[in-house]
Amino acid sequence: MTFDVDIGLRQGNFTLDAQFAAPAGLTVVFGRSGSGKTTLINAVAGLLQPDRGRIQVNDVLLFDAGAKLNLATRKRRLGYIFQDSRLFPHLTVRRNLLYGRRTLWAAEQTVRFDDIVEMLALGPLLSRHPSHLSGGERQRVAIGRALLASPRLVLADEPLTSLDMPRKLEILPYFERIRDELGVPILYVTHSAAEVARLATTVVVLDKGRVTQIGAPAEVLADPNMVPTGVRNVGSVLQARLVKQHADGLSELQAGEVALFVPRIEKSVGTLMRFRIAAHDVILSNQPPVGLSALNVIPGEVASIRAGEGPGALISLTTSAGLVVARVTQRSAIRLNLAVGTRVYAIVKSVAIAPDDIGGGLEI
Ligand SMILES: Nc1ncnc2c1ncn2[C@@H]1O[C@H](COP(=O)(O)OP(=O)(O)OP(=O)(O)O)[C@@H](O)[C@H]1O
Repeated sequence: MTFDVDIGLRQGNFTLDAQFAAPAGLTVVFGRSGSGKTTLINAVAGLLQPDRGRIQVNDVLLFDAGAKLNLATRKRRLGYIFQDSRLFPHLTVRRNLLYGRRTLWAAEQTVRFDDIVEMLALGPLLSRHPSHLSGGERQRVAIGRALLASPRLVLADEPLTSLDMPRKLEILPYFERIRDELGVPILYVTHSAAEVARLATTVVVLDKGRVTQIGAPAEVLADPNMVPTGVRNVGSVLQARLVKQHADGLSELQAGEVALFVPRIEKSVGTLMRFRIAAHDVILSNQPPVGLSALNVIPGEVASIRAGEGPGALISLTTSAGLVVARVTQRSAIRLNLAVGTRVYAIVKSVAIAPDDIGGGLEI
């Protein structure tokens, strides 16, 4: 396993007692505010010392209470990306980027300056000062600085939270590239289901200082018992290939045997995509719909029905596109005569699939 974490840490009235193992890739720590995400990431960074346990990343032991081992933060070779970019205001972008490298021996520099500048499109910014950058550009520089430290591990603590939606959309693809191209393990803290769906290889759900679930994003986000941020964030994560760009501004995706139409995605035909459909954006019909404006109809079979505490119910469907989850009222479920095995049609408006829900690459 890439991550092997089993630690206990008391902080005032709060106790973190977290245990998880995760494979290579981008591991998201997903939890509500106050669940202990920052405490966990700070313990991995060596900024907080656990009372018990051990932390291992790949073959490097960072902390082992039993062996009295606690590697100093600067020796952990971390790239830390914070919510705010924390650039040095008096240094140019170039010097901010080079800052992370200053303590490295040449042999330790596994990442090339020019490659990172190219990957994050930083070339035109190099001679500017942070005060002359947009929030998104500043965060891109902060990501570059973290990567240029040739880290063994990247830690990202809600790196998109302080950005508005256009800026988030600008940064998300860079995290996908880092995940897919650099091969550095990433521990990424968020409370956003959209970021989980787009970025996670593995999701670790944290609730009140404890790990309640570990799984793939499709599995975690489809289950109301696993999603810590509430039923509104329950949904499905599907995989599809971009097959056609249409002249009217829609992109056509092929998911299993289903053709789906979404607002234009600026990627080349053939690209493998991952996208999320929120359960409350799905309508169910027990007949093939006619005379509807919605473009996306996914035929399937009811796999499970879970009634909520209120009037709602979550209906999971197996479809050729994957597991699709719909949130409907219990009244509708009764009116449609839904039971396990019933054939139904899931209907999704194209515009319900928001741009931040659509990501590139990665098997789910
Ligand atoms: N220095 C401290 N002393 C006492 N309690 C603390 C300290 N720092 C954090 N806490 C408490 O520990 C708990 C977990 O905090 P933490 O910042 O890890 O949560 P989080 O999941 O990152 O939240 P958020 O998403 O709001 O940043 C909270 O209840 C917080 O009040």
